[in-house]
Amino acid sequence: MATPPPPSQVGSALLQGNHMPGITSDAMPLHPLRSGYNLAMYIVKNVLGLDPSIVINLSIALAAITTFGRYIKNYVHRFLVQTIISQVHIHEDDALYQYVMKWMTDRHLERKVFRSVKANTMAKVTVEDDEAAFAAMTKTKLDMDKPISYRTMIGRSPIRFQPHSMSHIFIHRRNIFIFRHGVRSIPVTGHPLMAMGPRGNAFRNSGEITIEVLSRSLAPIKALLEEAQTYFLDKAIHTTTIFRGTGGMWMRISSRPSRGIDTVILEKAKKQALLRDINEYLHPNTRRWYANQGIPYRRGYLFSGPPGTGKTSLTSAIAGVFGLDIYYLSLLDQFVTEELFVRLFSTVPSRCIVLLEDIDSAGLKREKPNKRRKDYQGQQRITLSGLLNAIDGVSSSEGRILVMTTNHPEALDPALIRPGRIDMHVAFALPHRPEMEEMFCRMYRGLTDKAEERSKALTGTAVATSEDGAAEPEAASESKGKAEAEAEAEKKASHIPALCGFRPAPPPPSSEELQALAVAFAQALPEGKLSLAAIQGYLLKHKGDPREASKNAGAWWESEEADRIAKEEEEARAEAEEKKAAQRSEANGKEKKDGDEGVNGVSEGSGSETSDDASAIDSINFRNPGMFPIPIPRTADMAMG
Ligand SMILES: Nc1ncnc2c1ncn2[C@@H]1O[C@H](COP(=O)(O)OP(=O)(O)OP(=O)(O)O)[C@@H](O)[C@H]1O
Repeated sequence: MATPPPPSQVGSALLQGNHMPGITSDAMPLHPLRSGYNLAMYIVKNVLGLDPSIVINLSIALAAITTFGRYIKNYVHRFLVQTIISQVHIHEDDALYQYVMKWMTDRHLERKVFRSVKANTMAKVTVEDDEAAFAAMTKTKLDMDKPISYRTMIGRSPIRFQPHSMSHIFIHRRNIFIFRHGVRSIPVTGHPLMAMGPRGNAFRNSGEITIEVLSRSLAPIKALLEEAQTYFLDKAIHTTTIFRGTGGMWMRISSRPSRGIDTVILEKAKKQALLRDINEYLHPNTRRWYANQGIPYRRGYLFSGPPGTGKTSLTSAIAGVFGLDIYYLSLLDQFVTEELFVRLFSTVPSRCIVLLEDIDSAGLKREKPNKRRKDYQGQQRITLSGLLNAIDGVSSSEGRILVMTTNHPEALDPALIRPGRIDMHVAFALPHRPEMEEMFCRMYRGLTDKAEERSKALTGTAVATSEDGAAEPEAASESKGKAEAEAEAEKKASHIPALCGFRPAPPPPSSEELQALAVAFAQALPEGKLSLAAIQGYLLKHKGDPREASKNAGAWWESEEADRIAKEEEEARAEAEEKKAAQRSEANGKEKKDGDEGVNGVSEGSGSETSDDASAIDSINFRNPGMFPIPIPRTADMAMG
């Protein structure tokens, strides 16, 4: 058996350009590598003046030590995890991930503890970001006659840091924690938008947090997680997070400031009844009562009405009032199959709002497969029975609030809105004068309130000055100066809305004048014809000037009406032409058919479908829309029970 040559001989043989002893040139085809190796050896020998064989031996030893060290480290870590380390893993899909990331970012990243971080420019800029950028900008000289360039402004997209693939040791409440963050690829099914892997399987990247504590108990980690949760929720108390269900999972779309319930214009009684009903439903006692009765703990609401009357706004406001997140689903989503829909409904957290908008748009009807409406064939992936199964099937989660919105409640299948699925119906209508006045006042109240506060401050200063007499002339002139400076700042600020129109804003009206303007505004508009969205759009054009808004309302309505009539005439003309063309082609077809084979049979009835629809409408009886709450027991009654 041949003995291998000693390593020193190997190195020197290679240095001389020879092959390794015992290895033929056929077995060493990697010439570029060999020349690189030769160059390295040349540098080691001639530039660094070291013996290459020693360097090779040392490198091998170092690699062995490193591998051994890593093995020992993993072994010790495994041992510690089994004995004195407690560990928790948190995946990005869980809300806890956001809480911990926020807590870690704010507590540790701000103190510059991390060095490997992920930087991103968030597309969605919060109100606070925008205000901070504006405040920074107003420190520099601002030319009020020119538009603001957001390109040159600091407030474009703020750069944020987040922990990335890294680990960090820290002490918290006398415990030693190790925080690790990594990213892993998770295979997903049924989502064509996800990146495709080499074998055609879809996957997405998902962050994962591991928290370890040097303790045999999980209690320190639990305390830390609770702290992170409280920290996050305290910060997000006035925000609503919106998730969208797609491809079988919920994706966080955005967090935005919660909408105040006062900003939604709706009959006071309806609003109160709805809030009371939801409050009672969310009460912990109610859950117990449902459980005792064996009733699934779910509640559904139907918001119906013409477009732009406030259905979505009311949903956002409810989410704000009760601190709930919104989980949004679309029946027309191309990527949501029936199976995924069921999965989405079964994975919503308890205590949230599931929003199904424009429920009529999918044309879900209880029809035989061969009678399914042609317009939705091919694009609709969910059937009525699939939806009903998702809403209240055995796997559907409990505790959620389902809100369905529709412009056409009469087009809905009775099964979809039967009590148990829909427990309260809130009908929105096009606004009457009081609602228009309310919208007008709401739009401009801010201007008036600020002006009145300022003038009160100025008068207050004057009164204080006269009461104090000449005793404190310096203090009086100081506070007067302050009030005047504030007034000047207010004046500057009031330029901001007008800046869009490049003209100074007029002085705001008093409360009495604002009320009179609101009445005149509402008088100039017809009742039940315009949506609040349209009115809001008009008022936004006169954001800083209520007098103009009130004065021009009549002219605006006339032009809107003229546009509407012209559009209707155009549509009627197009429809008539379409009808004529259809009749012509039908007549041609009939002539051809008669000629070919003679008159033959009757076409299969769409009539039965129409009559089915009509009977369905009658049974729902939406002719007198209002609210039909299905009573749930009062909390007090339940407590007594
Ligand atoms: N009742 C209302 N109170 C306050 N604002 C309203 C109201 N109705 C509409 N708006 C305003 O009009 C805009 C559109 O309202 P929203 O989206 O809530 O209407 P919608 O009824 O859900 O419309 P759609 O049926 O088209 O979805 C919003 O910006 C909102 O501020």
